[in-house]
Amino acid sequence: MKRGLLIIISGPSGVGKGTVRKYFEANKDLNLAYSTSMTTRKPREGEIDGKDYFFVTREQFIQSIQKGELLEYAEFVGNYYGTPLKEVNRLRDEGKNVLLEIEVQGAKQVQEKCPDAISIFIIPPSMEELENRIRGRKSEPEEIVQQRLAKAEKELKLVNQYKYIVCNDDPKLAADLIQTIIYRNIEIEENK
Ligand SMILES: Nc1nc2c(ncn2[C@@H]2O[C@H](COP(=O)(O)OP(=O)(O)O)[C@@H](O)[C@H]2O)c(=O)[nH]1
Ligand SMILES: Nc1ncnc2c1ncn2[C@@H]1O[C@H](COP(=O)(O)OP(=O)(O)O)[C@@H](O)[C@H]1O
Repeated sequence: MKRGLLIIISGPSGVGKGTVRKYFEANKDLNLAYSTSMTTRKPREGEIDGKDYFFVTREQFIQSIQKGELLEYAEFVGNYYGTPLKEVNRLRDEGKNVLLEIEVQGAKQVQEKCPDAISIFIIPPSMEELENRIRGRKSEPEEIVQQRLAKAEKELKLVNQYKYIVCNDDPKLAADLIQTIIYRNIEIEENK
């Protein structure tokens, strides 16, 4: 069996990564598996441990780093986020195309370790719209919103690090574009 693809989806906080993913992740033809990350961030209302994230303490996270259990990790606005390596390998070995939804520093580490990874960056139609979306979600206090917006300005300068850039104006259109990118890469891999 062919090993599954590794697909990185990045983009600033609030751009709509999770929203867009919901439109395509159930598409069986894409044979996707979402990699659940580990984080020290506190759960938001409705988030489920083990599904949205593995919520851990700083000590537990640092232990995972030291034991070499993470494919990549980064600190983002005061919290650690990282990708458990074992699960990614297990899923890819099963032939699943594994989806990582990670920020730019982590994406860079994955690109260095796995040059075949397919990298997609989602951009907002404008900074005003990004601000509206982060605020509209009402998931963070004002101070954190400000920090995430400042971070977004820096992250948006790194679009050249990615192979594909998708604007999330209409979420269904953005999802269709991402599906097309994945389909084409599956086809390329099959013909290798
Ligand atoms: N490097 C890295 N970044 C991650 C990981 N999981 C999530 N992130 C990113 O961390 C940032 C903050 O995530 P979160 O607090 O859930 O906010 P949200 O993405 O705006 O909903 C986002 O850019 C995520 O894509 C991970 O495992 N590694
Ligand atoms: N294309 C879009 N147009 C308008 N609002 C959107 C769009 N995509 C996402 N949103 C909204 O923006 C907010 C942030 O989206 P979310 O998926 O949580 O972003 P991310 O996962 O990138 O942090 C949510 O309230 C979501 O409903």
